[in-house]
Amino acid sequence: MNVDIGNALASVASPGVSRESLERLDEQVADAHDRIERGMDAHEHGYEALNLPVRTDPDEIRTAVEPVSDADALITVGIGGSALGAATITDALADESDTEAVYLDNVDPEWVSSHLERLPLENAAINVVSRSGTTAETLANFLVVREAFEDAGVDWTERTIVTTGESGPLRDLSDRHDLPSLKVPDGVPGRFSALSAVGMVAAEVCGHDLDALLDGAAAERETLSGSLFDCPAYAYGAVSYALDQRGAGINAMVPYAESLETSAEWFAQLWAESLGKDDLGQTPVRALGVTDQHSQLQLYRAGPRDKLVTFVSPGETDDRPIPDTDVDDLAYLGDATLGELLEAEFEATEASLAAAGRPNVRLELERVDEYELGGLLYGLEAACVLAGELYAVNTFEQPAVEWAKKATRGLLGGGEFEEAEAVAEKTELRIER
Ligand SMILES: O=P(O)(O)OC[C@H]1O[C@H](O)[C@H](O)[C@@H](O)[C@@H]1O
Repeated sequence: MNVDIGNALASVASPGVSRESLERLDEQVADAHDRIERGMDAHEHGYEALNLPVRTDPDEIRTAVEPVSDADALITVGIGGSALGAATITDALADESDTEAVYLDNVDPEWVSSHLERLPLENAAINVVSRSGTTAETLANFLVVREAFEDAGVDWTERTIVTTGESGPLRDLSDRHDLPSLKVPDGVPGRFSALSAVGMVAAEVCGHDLDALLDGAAAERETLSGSLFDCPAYAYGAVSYALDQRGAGINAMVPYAESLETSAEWFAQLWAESLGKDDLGQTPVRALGVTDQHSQLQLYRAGPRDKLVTFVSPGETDDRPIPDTDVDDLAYLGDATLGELLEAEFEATEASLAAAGRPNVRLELERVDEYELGGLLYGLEAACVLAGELYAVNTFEQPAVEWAKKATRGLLGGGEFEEAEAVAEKTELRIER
């Protein structure tokens, strides 16, 4: 990916970052890069994620997927990092695939049932993904999906792939039924695992090019260097951090392509769960261009000066002409295409924010294909690791998510947890209709 940080400079925006500040910050980037490189070389927890482009074995994934490579539908059962990376890839490339990829990453009963009732289970595959193998939502959904396959008279053991850790309930299940299984890579937190089996089994079932995904990521990995001025990923991570330090505590991720909408969801977990610690961290907002020009742009342009807007330009796309019209006021559209309209709106919105002194950054893809997606995923991961070094937080853990898990387990009779008792002690002030 290429990055244009021009509209984040203090000469354009407030908050903004002066060139002098960037030069000073670059010294911290150099130190951070040394730390990152040491972590990568030593295969340290978390930093190991940045080695995936040269560690993930696509042949291993292809072999595991072989028994279900003919699936008309793929049901991925996972949540958070065990679903969003895969969904980013298959949603971005859905037009290139004959396989419908569905992600059950919520336990909304009506939603789960509606998918299971409409999908062709006899020609579907199940992709169960969980690093821990103990995530309640994933295990609950797997049990429901398995039952649906059994009720449909489909042998789920012939249609299931498991990606999990060395041990745990899913590993036991895989061993017990001799299921095709892959290992979640050691030292790679879920939100950083898109470029491993965690994110790539679904891509393979859907017929996408794993080698190109990894090649694009590897090319991005080659850009990691000791200066933000030589590394797009570090430039993005450093400018995001610097703007947050100057009051832009919110980062709206706005891809200008429907195919990239899910990438904003993936980014939200990556950024929030990695940087949201010790009362620090920049709040990611999921948005979509051009659509959210008509819903959020008013706030971005005239609300509090507390936001960075990150535009993602998809590059080359297929296009479609806008037919001529006899409506005078709209005649100008008839000479254009939808792609030209989208591009004009993107550039106009970017300029609109700059004109109002609102910081924004542009991430640019050549096009939305496997190579460019690999580069985007890797680039944002590297940006996040760098930002974590600059914030001096523990980028790779997420202890704050455990409280609610314990409360949930206690509420369901899964053990004695004081967190569950706290639920019953909720302070109420009810205003009822
Ligand atoms: O892969 P799993 O162990 O099932 O975890 C799935 C997700 O849930 C955890 O609670 C964390 O919030 C995420 O970082 C993780 O990706």
